[in-house]
Amino acid sequence: MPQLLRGGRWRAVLARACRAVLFAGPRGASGGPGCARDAPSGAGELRGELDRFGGVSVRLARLDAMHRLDPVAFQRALQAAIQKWRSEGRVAVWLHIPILQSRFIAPAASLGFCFHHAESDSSTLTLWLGEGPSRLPGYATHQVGVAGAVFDENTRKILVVQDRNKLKNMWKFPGGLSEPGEDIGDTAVREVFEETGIKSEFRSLLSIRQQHTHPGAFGKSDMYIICRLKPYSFTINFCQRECLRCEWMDLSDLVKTENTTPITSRVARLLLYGYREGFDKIDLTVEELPAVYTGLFYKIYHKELPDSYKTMTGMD
Ligand SMILES: NC(=O)C1=CN([C@@H]2O[C@H](COP(=O)(O)OP(=O)(O)OC[C@H]3O[C@@H](n4cnc5c(N)ncnc54)[C@H](O)[C@@H]3O)[C@@H](O)[C@H]2O)C=CC1
Ligand SMILES: [Mg+2]
Repeated sequence: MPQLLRGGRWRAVLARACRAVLFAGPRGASGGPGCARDAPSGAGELRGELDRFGGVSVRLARLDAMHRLDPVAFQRALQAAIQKWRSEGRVAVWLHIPILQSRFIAPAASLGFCFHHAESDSSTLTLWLGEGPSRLPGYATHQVGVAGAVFDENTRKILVVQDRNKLKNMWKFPGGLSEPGEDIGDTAVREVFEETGIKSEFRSLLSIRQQHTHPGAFGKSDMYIICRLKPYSFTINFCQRECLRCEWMDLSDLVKTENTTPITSRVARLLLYGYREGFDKIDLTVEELPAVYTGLFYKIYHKELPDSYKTMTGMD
């Protein structure tokens, strides 16, 4: 096991916001507040940060000289660390491995670690140390697709496309997958523009479909959200790569046609109802509210709530 950090240097490293380090230090060394306070027992030891649930997080990207460590030495250090964490009553270990250090995945797996998730440049593995079955939360369960039902109230026309690369050519609303950190309405507006060339603005959320083991969701579930959008450009310039056809169709024709998907047909009927009886009957509108975490905000979607109810203090 390489001697990576010595004497005062390792104390300085620990002081640096309790970063995880692979180190060999004097017996009795401990991390600062928030660190796993473990006394080293061997030549080298893996250190991690303690989380508020009593788990330990080890980030290999923050450790010095990992490129010099071979998988056998890593496995030995990890095994010793697990023993220590168990004796200290830690409930879980989170191991973050950069993609270029993937040679450490197999040794970790041989000690019981499983994949929790992977991003483009790293993977995260976990090991449950607590009593009984693991209580660690899983990772993403759904992908989110968003479509725009772009309805022009003046002409009663609705924007529809037929996908290329589909076995059946059926009319549907333009849409696609949401990007990380993107608001639902922004996805709808972006996808409509990319696929059809039509500019529009978000009005409301109309429906949510949840489908499990969706064929296009890599074994995950699919959440498909349809928004009502208002167009402010009308000349179609559709994406030839994704769409076969694109047109403004009479809403009543879309309601009647058999050449469409059940969800498109249902939402066309919902739109017709809203157009005739008032969109407030079908719209879930959006509002931004402050999160309990300082400085953060979120979007909430629900039926319109009268202002008097937004400000009322009791049941008066
Ligand atoms: N019932 C309906 O009316 C339909 C609903 N949806 C929903 O729409 C959402 C997804 O929308 P999309 O238009 O499919 O996404 P999207 O608009 O983000 O486009 C997906 C793009 O990725 C490409 N692609 C997909 N898989 C690929 C692969 N394995 N290799 C190479 N290229 C690949 C496609 O050719 C397409 O260009 C989902 O939520 C889905 O449930 C999709 C189709 C019909
Ligand atoms: Mg699409």
